[in-house]
Amino acid sequence: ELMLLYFLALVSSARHCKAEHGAFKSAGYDTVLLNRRSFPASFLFGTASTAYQYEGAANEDGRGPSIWDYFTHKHPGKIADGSNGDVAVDSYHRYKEDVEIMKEMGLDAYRFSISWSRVLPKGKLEGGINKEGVKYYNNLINELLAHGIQPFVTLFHWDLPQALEEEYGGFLSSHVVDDFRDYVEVCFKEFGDRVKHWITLNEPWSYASGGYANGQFAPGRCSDWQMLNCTGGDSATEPYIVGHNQLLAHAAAVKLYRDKYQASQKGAIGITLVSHWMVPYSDAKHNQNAALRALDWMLGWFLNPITYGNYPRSMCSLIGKRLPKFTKEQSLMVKGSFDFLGLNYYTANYAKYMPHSNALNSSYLTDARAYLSTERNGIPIGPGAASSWLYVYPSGIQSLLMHVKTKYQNPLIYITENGIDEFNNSTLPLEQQLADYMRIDYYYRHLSYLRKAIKDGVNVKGYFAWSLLDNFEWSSGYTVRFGINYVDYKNGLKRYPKQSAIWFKGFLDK
Ligand SMILES: N=C(Cc1ccccc1)N[C@@H]1O[C@H](CO[C@@H]2OC[C@@H](O)[C@H](O)[C@H]2O)[C@@H](O)[C@H](O)[C@H]1O
Repeated sequence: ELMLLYFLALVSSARHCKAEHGAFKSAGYDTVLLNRRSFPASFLFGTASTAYQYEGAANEDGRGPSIWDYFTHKHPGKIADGSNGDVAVDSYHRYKEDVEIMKEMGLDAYRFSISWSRVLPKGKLEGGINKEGVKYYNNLINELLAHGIQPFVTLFHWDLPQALEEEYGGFLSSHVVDDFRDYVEVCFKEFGDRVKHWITLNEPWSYASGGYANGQFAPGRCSDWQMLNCTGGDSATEPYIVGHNQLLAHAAAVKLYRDKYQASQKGAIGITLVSHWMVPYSDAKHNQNAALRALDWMLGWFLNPITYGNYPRSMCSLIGKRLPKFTKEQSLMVKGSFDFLGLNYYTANYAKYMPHSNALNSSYLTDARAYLSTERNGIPIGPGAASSWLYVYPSGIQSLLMHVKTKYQNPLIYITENGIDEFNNSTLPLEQQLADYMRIDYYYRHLSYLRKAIKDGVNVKGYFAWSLLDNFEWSSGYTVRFGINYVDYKNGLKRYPKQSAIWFKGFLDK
């Protein structure tokens, strides 16, 4: 009945949009000019999601608490609307309906994450495997495959089991490497016969900087002097320790997959990194260098080690002893530890040289001596979205991809997230809330620049839009909406296609 509702909404909107088609055409979003045939035949189009942001059922069927359960309940003030993912958009119970929506849109793949604490409620293998948790992910994977949709599975998307945070400080300790390895081995064993694309970590930059430099994300740590209402921490050292242990955990997972599972299961394994494109504030050399350092601090921090076995030279020289070192053996394990690179792109920043006075307390946030901004001489870098950090800068996806191609040996890439948000304005008439033409514009323009990058030889094999549905947006809670499909939080979490879903359906027509 829910599916029928969604389908009727889709058909009526499609009919409506036929009339509106002119609107798409005239506004230059014509899917005659740009559609899936504008890309290589085997190119994959998908949407992305995560366990904590979608599943809900936080205390159901044996799931244990993650640090995001703890963080949202203990520090609701850190979330814009004081909300949490206890229910989220209830995908734990509605995954069949969600897969139908993907099928109806003509999507080829679905990127989702596994909740570590739903599979291992105590975080450690010795704490026991939760059969109900394994069953849910088997059901989801089987539902996707039955509808001809490829699963891309992220093993860690920030929701560390709270038990490990309490036992040894989570990613602040190298103990996490063994527990992460044990956890991913359960996943390879249970799901690896059907999952052929594994992503170890999502955005180690966000986890390290959001969780340990500005305290915006769980576990909410940063230096006291920053007055950001943190629960303890040290922004000068902890982000780098957490970044280092994430790389070691990632490399251990890749080694395990390659040593024990890849030959028989024939899948591929990689990591997802995020970066803004960094535009020099002016042509002055010191601002151009600041932009390159800003790229090192956001992307090179992780992409240098997995490509070359060490951190960027800029980081080694400016951070000094505060930056952990790889042993020779670790360097060899981290170097080359990916079959593909997942890349998340949303926006761009201006970068300006920022002199560093020794009197200033050290922090990850200032070590790069680059001041980042979203405006120059009072003019924004692009149209603003709902999130304060997100400005529309479509050419940045091409620039970032060319940067990765030339500086990091032209790796195989999937764009694993790209998207834009509007404010949750549920007092507006529903039809108005579904009229997300700015999202069609965003996707049309980013896909156009992505196509240019592919023509310039960048080895991109797929693209995942963030996000299939509106969902729990971490520190923004439910105050912003990234979904191509709308979720009615006031009316049974019903799903409705936004105009961008209609447009995407046309774009994806085979
Ligand atoms: N959010 C990020 C990375 C980030 C973090 C802070 C500032 C800028 C960028 N990356 C992806 O963006 C998506 C959208 O980002 C949200 O946008 C609104 C913010 O206030 C919210 O906190 C952020 O997660 C997330 O839902 C995905 O889970 C995540 O992988």
